Amino acid sequence: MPAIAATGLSKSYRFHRSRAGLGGALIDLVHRQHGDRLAVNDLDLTIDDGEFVGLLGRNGAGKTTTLKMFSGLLRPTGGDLRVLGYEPSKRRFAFLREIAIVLGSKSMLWWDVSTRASLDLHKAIYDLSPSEFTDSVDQLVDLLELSDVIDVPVRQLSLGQRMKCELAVALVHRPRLLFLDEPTIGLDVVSKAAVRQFLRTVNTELATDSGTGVTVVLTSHDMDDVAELCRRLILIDHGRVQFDGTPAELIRQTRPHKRITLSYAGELGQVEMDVDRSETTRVLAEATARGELLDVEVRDADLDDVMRAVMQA
Ligand SMILES: Nc1ncnc2c1ncn2[C@@H]1O[C@H](COP(=O)(O)OP(=O)(O)OP(=O)(O)O)[C@@H](O)[C@H]1O
Repeated sequence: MPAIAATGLSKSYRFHRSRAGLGGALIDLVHRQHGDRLAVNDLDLTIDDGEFVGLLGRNGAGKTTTLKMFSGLLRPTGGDLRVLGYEPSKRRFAFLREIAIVLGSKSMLWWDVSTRASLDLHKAIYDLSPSEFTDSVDQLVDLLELSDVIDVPVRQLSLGQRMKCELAVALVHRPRLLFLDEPTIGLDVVSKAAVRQFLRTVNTELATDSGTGVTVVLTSHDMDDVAELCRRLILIDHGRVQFDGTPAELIRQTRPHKRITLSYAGELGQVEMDVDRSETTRVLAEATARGELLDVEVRDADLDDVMRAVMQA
């Protein structure tokens, strides 16, 4: 059984359409107009146990809505969705016990108390036995290096420390499936690296009942997160799957180019161009004849280049 199976999944939001001007606002008070916005449109996809999948797309593409339906926070308006065999929107305890969601822009922690207090609350919510709880907390404190911060009130933590605590609280009940929305937003490079390292461990090593590590679905606009973590990418556009494959396949399919950067002495300065692979040698030969070359860099397009091209298309 796949971890996630969606067929024809759709979600439309009903929104209030305002009339223009003061007169319009007054009419709105007695007679409201509504519109429907289709955020996810007939989405088909399957995610297997143990995968680390990146859900990508431009702002408003429907990623967060998809993630919220997967985790049961939103009810689909159409299609069929099974997550770990459950219908998420029913929000059964057995389902909630198996999943976790971390939203980079929203905190699950209580600001005025320590992370330990939030962990204790989760112990009660998920009805964890004392030994299960202690084992899990010890493992997370160790992996996330939390021993110095776990007893500090959350409001006194740095953003990076707080995100690690968010992850510890989200994972204390040992879920099989983790949904992450922009988990490294606002973090410095060192904190980002620590969070990514931890997420890799969660995916490959953390014990679950199915024995495959935690299945992770990530949305991020940070292409370094995506490149370092995701073995599979699903590109969403206007609520539909536009691409489904490995990062290397996406790069090949979207931009089969080399990026050449030439630094010339004098007026020519720096010149950047995208060149078809088969043309690289010819272009470099021509470039040397154009002026005095100080430096040449030839590189494959990376995920950042690819996503820029996809979003500008
Ligand atoms: N509560 C809501 N009511 C009405 N429309 C909404 C609501 N939430 C999202 N939308 C609309 O649904 C569409 C998809 O939004 P969603 O947040 O899923 O996109 P996203 O891909 O996560 O974008 P981002 O990268 O900016 O977070 C957008 O057009 C958005 O305006």
